[in-house]
Amino acid sequence: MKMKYFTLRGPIPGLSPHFFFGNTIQSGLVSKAFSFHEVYGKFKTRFGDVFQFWLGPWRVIVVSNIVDVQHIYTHRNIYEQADIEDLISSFVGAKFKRHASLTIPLLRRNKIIPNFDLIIDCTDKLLSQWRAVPSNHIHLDIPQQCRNLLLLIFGFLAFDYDLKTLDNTDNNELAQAVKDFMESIYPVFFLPKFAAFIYLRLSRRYQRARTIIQQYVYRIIDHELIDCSETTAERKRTSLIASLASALQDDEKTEMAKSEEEKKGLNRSEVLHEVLFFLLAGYETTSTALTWFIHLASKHPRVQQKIKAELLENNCKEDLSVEHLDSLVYLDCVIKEVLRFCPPVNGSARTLTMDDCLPESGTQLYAGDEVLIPFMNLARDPRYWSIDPELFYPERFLGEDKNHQSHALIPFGGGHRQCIGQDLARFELKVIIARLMQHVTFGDGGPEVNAGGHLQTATILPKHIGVTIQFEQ
Ligand code: HEM
Repeated sequence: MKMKYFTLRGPIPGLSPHFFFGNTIQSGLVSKAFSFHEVYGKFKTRFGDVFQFWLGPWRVIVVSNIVDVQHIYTHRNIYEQADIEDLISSFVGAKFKRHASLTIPLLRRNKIIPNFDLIIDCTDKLLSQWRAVPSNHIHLDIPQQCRNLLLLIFGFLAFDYDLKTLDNTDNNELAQAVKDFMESIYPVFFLPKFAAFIYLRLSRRYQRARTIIQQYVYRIIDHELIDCSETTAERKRTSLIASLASALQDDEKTEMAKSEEEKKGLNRSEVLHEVLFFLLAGYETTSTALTWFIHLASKHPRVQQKIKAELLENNCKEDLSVEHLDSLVYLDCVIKEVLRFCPPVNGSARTLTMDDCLPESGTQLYAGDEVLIPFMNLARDPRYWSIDPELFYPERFLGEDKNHQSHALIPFGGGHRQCIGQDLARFELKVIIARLMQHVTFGDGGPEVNAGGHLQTATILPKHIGVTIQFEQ
């Protein structure tokens, strides 16, 4: 017997959902046969630009045409951030404004650039690991290696702490806790909120990981608070925690009692939430983008040769500096193309605060409805691209697709809740890829091991990736 709650609602087309699992089994998401990108693509072909999709008992209305997407992102009073993140920390309304006013400045370009040498040093560590391996070896663990690199960088940026993820040691308590936290949180994305809440309360792995991270964060905060002002000022330039700790209120109890509008800084648990949220939002997404780059580069030697030629033309055969980076225009196009060809995140969700009608499709929506914007559907839609969007072709951004519709390429989401870490992500990717391309060439490990495809985890990774790594003579 089907419950009314789990049936298609209204005139919006879609596939009749199963009890509790919605469309997740029918579409091959549960078996991991397909990723969200692939599933939303197939549903679009079958049902058109607007369809309903049941993520378990959670119903979303997926919208894939530019005009409606633009409407959603620009009407922030109607389309508020969906509350899926609530379980970690709640960031809507006045609370979002307070947090944003403290965190957005931390991720501005002037804060990011001082991390240039740090990113180079971490990348060099990975290169020296690769150097020790024979050049005909096929690396099948690129996703893990990219995670190790990005986690090492995150440890320094967020905690000013060496997580030693590239040291071949398994005994770093914080690094293990961070990995456990990321892996144990994954089911939350598929569960209804109440079930996710219970799951997180019962998951010993999650609770243990969170407790360890909390202990480290609080210890670092204490350290920050007794540190002498000169070193703190210096560290605030680059360390996220040092900057967040400076927003701590002296009298936390009085501060907590204030109304949201009156509050100014953060309390301890909010600093922890910010760090966890940065971790969740910032580390795996960037490492997935790097993994896609390596896979796509191995399939397109021409693209690697052009990046190397650009490095040479700009006198960066061996040296690399922040000043050099700005002249690497082709590399920017490659990064854009990687994020277009396979966005690490499947889409962004919004909840309606009042009834509304979408202008292009004429779809009637109601307060409380959730809409989802599927990035891949837009990025691969031939209506919005001059050069075949199924081609991996970075040059498109220098020519025919230079002035593409802005909402056709939104790997970082859009509107007032778009990714606040995008400058950092682009900077990390550019520095890492430039450094890698100075030293190595990725080779295709063969059709079986390097077959691509999609693996749905918290992000969307290449399912089969196997590359050789050849060092420059
Ligand atoms: C390639 C790397 C990254 C990708 C693809 C990515 C993608 C996204 C997307 C799609 C969203 C949701 C936007 C929306 O709802 O419209 C988001 C939000 C967010 N991202 Fe990123 N992100 C990346 C890197 C980072 C980094 C490095 C950080 C910071 C350390 C970060 C921090 C955040 C935060 C805090 C939010 C929530 C913003 C809000 O709720 O207002 N992200 N990101």
